[in-house]
Amino acid sequence: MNNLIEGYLGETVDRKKSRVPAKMDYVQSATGLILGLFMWGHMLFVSTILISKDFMYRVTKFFEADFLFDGGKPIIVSLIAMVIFIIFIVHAALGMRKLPGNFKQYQVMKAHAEHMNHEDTKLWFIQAFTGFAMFFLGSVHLYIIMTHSEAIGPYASADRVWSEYMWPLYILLLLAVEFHGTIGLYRLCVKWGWFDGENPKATRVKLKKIKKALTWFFLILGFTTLLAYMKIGMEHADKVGEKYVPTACMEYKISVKGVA
Ligand code: HEM
Ligand code: HEM
Repeated sequence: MNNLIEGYLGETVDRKKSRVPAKMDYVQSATGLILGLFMWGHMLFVSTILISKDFMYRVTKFFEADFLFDGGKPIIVSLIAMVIFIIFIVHAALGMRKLPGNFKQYQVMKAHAEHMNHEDTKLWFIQAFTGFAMFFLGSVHLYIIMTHSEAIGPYASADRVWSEYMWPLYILLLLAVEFHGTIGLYRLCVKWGWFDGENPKATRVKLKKIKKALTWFFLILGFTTLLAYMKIGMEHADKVGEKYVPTACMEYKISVKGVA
């Protein structure tokens, strides 16, 4: 009965309002934090290709737990991707509440932002736009990785990027996720007052500088990494599907079996 009354009047008979919106905000922040931190690790893992193909291969096998199972089990990566996908969907579903639902709402928000002329309000617009873009871009990537986790490696990833035309999607996804993630983490610090200290205003200025530095760092790292995969993919275009053989195994094959 209370639900019915609150549904129509916006408050219960004892004039209390639901706590669900506050809980939703909390879950949105928590899922945003997990995704934001996950992405830092993700970008570092993917960029190991810049060190060498062998190193990227070793890291991939590590995530497949080859220290426990001979040759590794890609299903482990599928499961991790599935968990991340679920967190992504929960976060996106909660994020939808904040997006303007019709032109009137958009107009009001835009007028408000222009009138305030406050940088953080403008940042919010970037977050809403990049979040919307990721509905499509992020879902495509996560689904492919989840269902093709055996095809991660120096050649398999490069073939996907170049010969399977993922590079245009990665350019857009990289821009969206880097802006969205760093702005999101900055907003989290401000919203929950994590590093406020004695002087929250001065902290905010510092946080903004850190945000800017992190955005540049991950964008440069991300685009350099993408170029590396594109180059390997181009050179490997006539051998799509061939699996990478790490140098140590190749040397063993040549010396013992006399084959390359
Ligand atoms: C379809 C995908 C996504 C949508 C629609 C979306 C939407 C949103 C929206 C609208 C906000 C603002 C919430 C607010 O102002 O209170 C937000 C916050 C945030 N997002 Fe996303 N997001 C998505 C994916 C991601 C991804 C992949 C990451 C990881 C980098 C991420 C990290 C964050 C963080 C850290 C916050 C701050 C949380 C907060 O303010 O409570 N989001 N997201
Ligand atoms: C467990 C989940 C994930 C796994 C295992 C994973 C794995 C990978 C791998 C192996 C690549 C290299 C290219 C390829 O093989 O196609 C890649 C690239 C990329 N991923 Fe993910 N990914 C995951 C989640 C995400 C999420 C949630 C996002 C953002 C919403 C994301 C954004 C990107 C971007 C932008 C690139 C291009 C990277 C660059 O150019 O530096 N990934 N990912």
